[in-house]
Amino acid sequence: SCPCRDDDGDTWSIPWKFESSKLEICFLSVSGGSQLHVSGSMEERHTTAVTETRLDHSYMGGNNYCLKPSIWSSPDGGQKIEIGRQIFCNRSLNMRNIVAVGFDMDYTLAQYKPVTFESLAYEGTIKKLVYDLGYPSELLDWSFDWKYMVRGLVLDKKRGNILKMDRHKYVKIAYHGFKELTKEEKVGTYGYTLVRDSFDEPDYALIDTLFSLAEAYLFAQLVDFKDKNPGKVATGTDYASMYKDVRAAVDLCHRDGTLKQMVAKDPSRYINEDASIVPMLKMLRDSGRSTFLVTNSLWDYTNIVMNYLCAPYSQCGDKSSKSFDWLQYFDVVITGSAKPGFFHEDNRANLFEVERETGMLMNTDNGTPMAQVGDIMPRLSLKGLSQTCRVFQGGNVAHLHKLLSIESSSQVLYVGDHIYGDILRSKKVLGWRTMLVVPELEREVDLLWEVRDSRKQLRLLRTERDKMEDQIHHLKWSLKFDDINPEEKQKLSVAVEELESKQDEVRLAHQQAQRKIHLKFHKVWGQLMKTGYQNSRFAHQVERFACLYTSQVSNLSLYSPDKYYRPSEDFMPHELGILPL
Ligand SMILES: Nc1nc2c(ncn2[C@@H]2O[C@H](COP(=O)(O)O)[C@@H](O)[C@H]2O)c(=O)[nH]1
Ligand SMILES: [Mg+2]
Repeated sequence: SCPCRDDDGDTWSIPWKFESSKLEICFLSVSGGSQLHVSGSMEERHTTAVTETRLDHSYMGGNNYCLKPSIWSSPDGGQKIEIGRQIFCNRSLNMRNIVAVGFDMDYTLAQYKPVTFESLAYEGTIKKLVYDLGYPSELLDWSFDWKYMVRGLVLDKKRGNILKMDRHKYVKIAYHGFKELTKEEKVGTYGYTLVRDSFDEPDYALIDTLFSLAEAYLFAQLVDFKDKNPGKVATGTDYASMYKDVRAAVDLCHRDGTLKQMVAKDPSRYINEDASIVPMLKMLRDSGRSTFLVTNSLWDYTNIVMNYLCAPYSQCGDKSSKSFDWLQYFDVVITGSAKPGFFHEDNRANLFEVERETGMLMNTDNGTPMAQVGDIMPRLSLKGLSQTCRVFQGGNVAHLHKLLSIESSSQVLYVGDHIYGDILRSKKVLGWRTMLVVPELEREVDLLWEVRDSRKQLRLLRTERDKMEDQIHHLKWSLKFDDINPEEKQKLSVAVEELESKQDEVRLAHQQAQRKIHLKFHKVWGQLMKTGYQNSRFAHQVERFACLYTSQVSNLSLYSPDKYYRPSEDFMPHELGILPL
């Protein structure tokens, strides 16, 4: 079945499942798992990477391997934090109550560069569509605009539409492929229904991770292609089946090495460096917190990515590609976790211990090493492992709680990028505290700052427009029902006409100002967190499920590990006119 989840997270199945018998996967099978083979030393892979970093940290120190970013605990730390790197709070969270801080890896600790990584996914998907699924070869000439799609959009699989909704699930922007729906088409399709559509799986797909941007773009391209070239698409292929093919092809790219082999060969091409990750982990650990990693990636890939992120900042010197030094920053690492299923305590998934060198999986008795039949001692003895981080695959949250000796789930803070896979279930079902990483936020707040005067202007125009509307209604009412003489009637009619023409001017000015602001953020979809005056559906989910949210995981390094995060005051509409903001 398809990923199935509703807005409240009540119906679910494991993400990335897909229905297709057409695509098969071919693994290099070693020790029961797929292994990545990488050539080149870590040293080679790191020498050029620093220049490509997108971070604006002020580095202290000399060479690439000894970068010391300014974090909260450094002598010059604890300074004012620029808005794009602040941590925002929806629900108060006192870090003193947190005993373990967990991290997701992909798009959380490892920020992929969309221009290279998403293009890789896009190109790999196209090849599978053409060579494996029989799509026309002209798709190979298509190109990808990685800035076009944004998170929070919803794909209407049957109709071939891409939608942006507000927090009440009203469709505010709708495109068919790349063609904008007129207001009438939009209202006709999504406005008048007897039963409100839930806009969830299976008829809709949510673009809720940065991994999905390429598939959303490709879907729009295919919709356009089918409309313009009906003869070139196999008979019986409708929009929904094209979506299914794209999903299956993307899914395979993640599983068959199309993406991971390339990233493994040259991580610096695909992943941003972040010199603050190691100091942040160290600071959390020095403060007495346990740290853990729970990722859906498997061990071989996790080790490559984490080595890339941590090795240059660990110790100056040895940088072997098989180094496991980064494990010193974690108490437990769980790979292949199959989130969000991992968060269901009733999920009976086995917990395997991973032998680091070979990637071999070993049975455990709920985390306790087990001797194989014929052996006296377990292959990995508890004694030898007690000092270091243990690596597992699978299992569920109950195993993790046991391994970390967690007494209450509210003592855990988990940082992730996927509102469904990482945040919603862990928060809603378990009661873990959550922090969502939203890299788009950095640009969004910068632009908000830029347009702050225009927004004030917009609000004034809106108030003026509404006032005029009320006046017109009142005058019209008087004209219709009040007992007035013809002379007064004439006067009122003139006043109405004047007001209506002024109202048109204000309405136009308001529309233009709104459009200008919208375009500043994104030429098609506008501001990520808003649709007009309302919060977007994405913003609504962030507000409901993420206790904290921020642009980068390492922003945690800019705050005290004992910080008491407090939310800003809530305002209801009735308070806004009374309380000065
Ligand atoms: N099989 C699929 N795997 C996918 C897809 N999209 C992403 N992914 C993989 O999931 C993990 C995410 O790891 P995490 O650290 O964020 O938990 C990573 O390995 C991705 O490659 C998909 O559509 N299908
Ligand atoms: Mg992730």
